[in-house]
Amino acid sequence: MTKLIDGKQVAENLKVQIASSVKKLIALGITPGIAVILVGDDPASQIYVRNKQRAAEKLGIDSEVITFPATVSEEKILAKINGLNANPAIDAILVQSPLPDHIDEHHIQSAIAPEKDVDGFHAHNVGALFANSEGYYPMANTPRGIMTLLKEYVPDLTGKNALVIGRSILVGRPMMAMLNNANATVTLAHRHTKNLAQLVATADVIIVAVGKPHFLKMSAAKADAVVIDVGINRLEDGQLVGDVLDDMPDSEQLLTPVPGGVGPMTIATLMQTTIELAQQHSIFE
Ligand SMILES: Nc1nc(=O)c2c([nH]1)NC[C@@H]1CN(c3ccc(C(=O)N[C@@H](CCC(=O)O)C(=O)O)cc3)C=[N+]21
Repeated sequence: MTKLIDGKQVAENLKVQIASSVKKLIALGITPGIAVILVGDDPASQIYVRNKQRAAEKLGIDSEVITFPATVSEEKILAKINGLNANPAIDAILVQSPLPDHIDEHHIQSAIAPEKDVDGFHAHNVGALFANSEGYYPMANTPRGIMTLLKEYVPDLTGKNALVIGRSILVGRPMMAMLNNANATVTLAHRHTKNLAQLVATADVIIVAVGKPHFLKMSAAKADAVVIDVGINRLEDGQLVGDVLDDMPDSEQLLTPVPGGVGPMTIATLMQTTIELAQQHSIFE
């Protein structure tokens, strides 16, 4: 087998640290709180939101899920966000993606107060990340969780060739910035990229966030490549697979499994960001 990166275990370790930080906050009279807005009834989104809620509950973080039907108006969601922005019990606000087509996602995400923007989507926080600014600001949890995971397996990314495939606002773009801030040489590939096979063959670290089963074969990567599979694809038979096909059973390469790789790290990192926001709010109270 290609060696598997144990995202579940690293996430568990991170949650132990988070639980102790939550205890300290609660001793100070501060209970961290996250609000999740879920629009429509997409089954995958419901699973993720339930996972988030369960993780929060286990750690002693207050969580509130607000659900709207798919037909909800933008005004209704904005009014809810304004209420949460003003609510001192709420430290973190997350609007689950994707949103129905009639809703302007950017408009919604921008309405979240930057200091409660647990996804790091607000232009203020995106700008700070891309500028590698000093001080605290929230950043997207999936790429941040990947950085935590990479730290365990590739402690120093300086000068490494990092290839990010997929340029979404949720993963690819912030991933590019974080790898760049860690001194990797970053290439961001997407649907118009022409020499992908060549880029794959020379990359030390590959982050695949495309959303297509078997998009990348491990045999196309270097013998010592570290591959992070962000894909979550449900096949017709119900099987959950990533974007990567492991066709190199005896290689020394490293790969994150799906499930049990990036997913658990995303959830743990979301909790980490939530308590950091609560800490920030307690400092400035
Ligand atoms: N505003 C926003 N922020 C997000 O962070 C966000 C989002 N929208 N929309 C969708 C994506 C996806 N996402 C996942 C969270 C947990 C698992 C997870 O728990 N995965 C498990 C398996 C879950 C299963 O069985 O389906 C695993 O990989 O082991 C996966 C994916 C957060 N996202």
